[in-house]
Amino acid sequence: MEDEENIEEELLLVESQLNGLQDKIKTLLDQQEELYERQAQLKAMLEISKTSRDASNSAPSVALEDWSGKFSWDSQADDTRFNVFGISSYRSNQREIINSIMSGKDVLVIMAAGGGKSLCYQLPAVLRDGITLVVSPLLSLIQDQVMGLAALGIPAHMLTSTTNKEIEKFIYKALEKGEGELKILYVTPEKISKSKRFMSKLEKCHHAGRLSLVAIDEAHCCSQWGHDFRPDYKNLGILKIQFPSVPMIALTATATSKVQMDLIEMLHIPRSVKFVSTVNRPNLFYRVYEKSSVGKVVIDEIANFISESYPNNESGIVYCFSRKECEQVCRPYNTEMLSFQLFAGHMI
Ligand SMILES: Nc1ncnc2c1ncn2[C@@H]1O[C@H](COP(=O)(O)OP(=O)(O)OP(=O)(O)O)[C@@H](O)[C@H]1O
Repeated sequence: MEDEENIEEELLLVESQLNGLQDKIKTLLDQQEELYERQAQLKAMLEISKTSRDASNSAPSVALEDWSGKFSWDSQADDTRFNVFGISSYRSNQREIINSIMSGKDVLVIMAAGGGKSLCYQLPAVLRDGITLVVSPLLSLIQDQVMGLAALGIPAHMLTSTTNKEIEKFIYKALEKGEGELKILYVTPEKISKSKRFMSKLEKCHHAGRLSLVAIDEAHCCSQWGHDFRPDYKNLGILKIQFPSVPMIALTATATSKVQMDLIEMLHIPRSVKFVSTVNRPNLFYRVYEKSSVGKVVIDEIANFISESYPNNESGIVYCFSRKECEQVCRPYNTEMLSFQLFAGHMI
């Protein structure tokens, strides 16, 4: 009896020591994983730093290769452009940009608003095996893009604060295990800088060779010299450090030379091929009128201007400072000749 008690006592002691050891082993394994991760980051940083030194000692980053030549993916790209995107021909620089991305280069694109930047990464995203990650600053822009891609039959999703749990699970499975159909994943920059869980799934996706391209939309947001600096964009440099072999395309409509240099440095893409298209839009122009000091007269003038300039039932937009002003402009002019609809942040 006494023997049994002693054995039980010792058993409890051994079990408690084992539990203690297991905790220590888990802590050590976690430490080991963190160190491996840091080791990989440091090696990549060293590599990038050497490449960047070599690049600044040699040629500028502007394209020397002929990106409009023939490439093995030409016919597949033409087929996808026409049959998936419904676009009959490329606009200026689109083909060259797509070819350089398909060749595995990092690319910087400066192209006017509405110039067709999205196709430059969406088409390679469809052509390349795996998942393309797109970082974009605004939820509304992202929603718009995802809806547009879904309408074309391209499997695209967004992972943002508004994504429901089921879709989030689907996305994580696609990243981690390659399950389900996902070609293009949109995230906000906050996801990259704030979600360790997301970054770890992305790491697994990359490790399995399934991260095909990284696109940074509105890339000028990286630079404090730009007009729209977003602090979370500053952390996007981590993407090139973690995934040095994955091509990156950075796109913007406006970037001065200083902003361009800044974002090349911040995104760690010193050897990027740069494409600059004209930002001049001849169909857009300003005209300044002196306005009356009487509110009603101003509204009359707006209505007259619209009726005279656009007599054929065309559509246009009148911007006001407030919702109240929008109502003041709309109310008297919903006549047979003119029809105003109010838009104030949301449709009324
Ligand atoms: N080669 C093309 N031919 C005809 N239409 C095109 C072509 N490329 C793009 N488009 C269309 O032009 C429109 C604008 O394209 P997109 O939204 O990609 O512009 P963007 O450069 O991203 O503009 P923003 O800077 O405002 O986001 C879209 O409707 C797109 O389908």
